[in-house]
Amino acid sequence: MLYKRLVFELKTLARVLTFDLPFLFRAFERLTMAARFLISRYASKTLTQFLLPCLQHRSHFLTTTTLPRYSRGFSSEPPAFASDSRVPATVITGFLGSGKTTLLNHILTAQHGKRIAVIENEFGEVDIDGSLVASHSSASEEDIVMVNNVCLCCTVRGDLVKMLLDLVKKKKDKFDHIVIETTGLAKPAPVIETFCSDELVSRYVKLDGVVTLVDSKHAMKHLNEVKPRFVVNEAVEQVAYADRIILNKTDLVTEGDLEKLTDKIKHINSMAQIKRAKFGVVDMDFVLGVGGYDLDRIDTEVNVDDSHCGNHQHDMHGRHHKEHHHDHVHDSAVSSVSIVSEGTLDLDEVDDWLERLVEEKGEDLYRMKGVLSVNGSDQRYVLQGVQSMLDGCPGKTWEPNEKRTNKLVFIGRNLDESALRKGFRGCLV
Ligand SMILES: Nc1nc2c(ncn2[C@@H]2O[C@H](COP(=O)(O)OP(=O)(O)OP(=O)(O)O)[C@@H](O)[C@H]2O)c(=O)[nH]1
Repeated sequence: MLYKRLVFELKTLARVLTFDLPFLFRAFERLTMAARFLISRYASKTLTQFLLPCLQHRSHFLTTTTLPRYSRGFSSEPPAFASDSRVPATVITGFLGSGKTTLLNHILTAQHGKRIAVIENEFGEVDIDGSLVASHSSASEEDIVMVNNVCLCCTVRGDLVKMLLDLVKKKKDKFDHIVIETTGLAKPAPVIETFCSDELVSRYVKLDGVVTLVDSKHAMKHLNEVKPRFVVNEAVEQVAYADRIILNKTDLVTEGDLEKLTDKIKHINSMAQIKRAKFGVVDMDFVLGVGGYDLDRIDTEVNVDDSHCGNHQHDMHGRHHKEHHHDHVHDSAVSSVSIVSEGTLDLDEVDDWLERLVEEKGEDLYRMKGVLSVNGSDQRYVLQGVQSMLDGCPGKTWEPNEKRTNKLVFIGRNLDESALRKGFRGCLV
């Protein structure tokens, strides 16, 4: 009887752990999202609020080349093109054993003239990665700041905020760049949000980019792994949020393996630049000074790559001669949708569309970048977003004979490609 009771209790516990806990966690995340949304909508400047003054003075707007700046959900309006004196921070992510510490060592020993502060996110008592970094580094110990035993991936990011603020307040003149190494199982979203939505952090530190290490030998297995309901696949999330992806450990696989893996990764994230490497050896400008969240880089960053579309059908009906349509047949829930189309957009309609999109899909919309051709303006309009946060401003002027091509890339979960295309078309003049 006692044995049976024990088995029953254990089974119940297992069920709670495998189902109820993730569900409760997810429910809590949703509540947090809802609260954040309400705050961003009613307490900070929304997209509409930013655009309204301009729309109310529509005639003025149409006759000048001045477009409005907007920022939705970002705690303070990030500098657009003016000089930005905030300390850049690079987040290194990647699955367990993919080569994050190896890359970190490479960064610390390479000649780039930057003094790096390191935030380590190691669990456990022993500072293994910390000592590895220190023993290999040519940088003086003064330049390396180790912070350990902190869970960066947990939804309460108070510790990361505290660490970043301590660093900039107490040691600001000792370094020029911060590198944060997350654990292999960390979800990148909360770390990214810390930089965008925390008022104090975003005042002093700017996210330079998310660099994701991919273990060429084992990544395919992790990316294809089907998780229980409500449980995210960290490997997929790490690829989805990346600005730069390093296909590491290429010495352990064949060219064919690498091509298949590249195809898989580009399906998830068509926006990130990818480089192959052995032992994390890449050029420093591939990982530092990326400007992944700088609006003035959006134009060069949004290079929609068609090369991975090998055997995908391109649906060319309707505006086929102008709009490039990717009809992917992959089944992964996280993917990219790219829209490349000539034509002029009504900013008013874009405002409505994006506002609706963010409200409905904010949580599933991981990253978004865009360069738009807007009615009545000589300038590009550049946009970028993370989940429900959006940031946009006028960009470079179009050349007189330049094709005004709109480019938008969305990365997210369960994206409805045809709805996105329809929404975009609805904004065309
Ligand atoms: N063959 C091969 N081994 C590599 C390469 N890069 C890293 N390694 C090895 O892979 C192992 C894991 O590398 P780490 O840099 O510690 O990986 P990590 O992502 O920091 O690991 P965790 O912190 O445990 O998640 C180490 O033994 C490295 O020497 C590579 O390109 N090729």
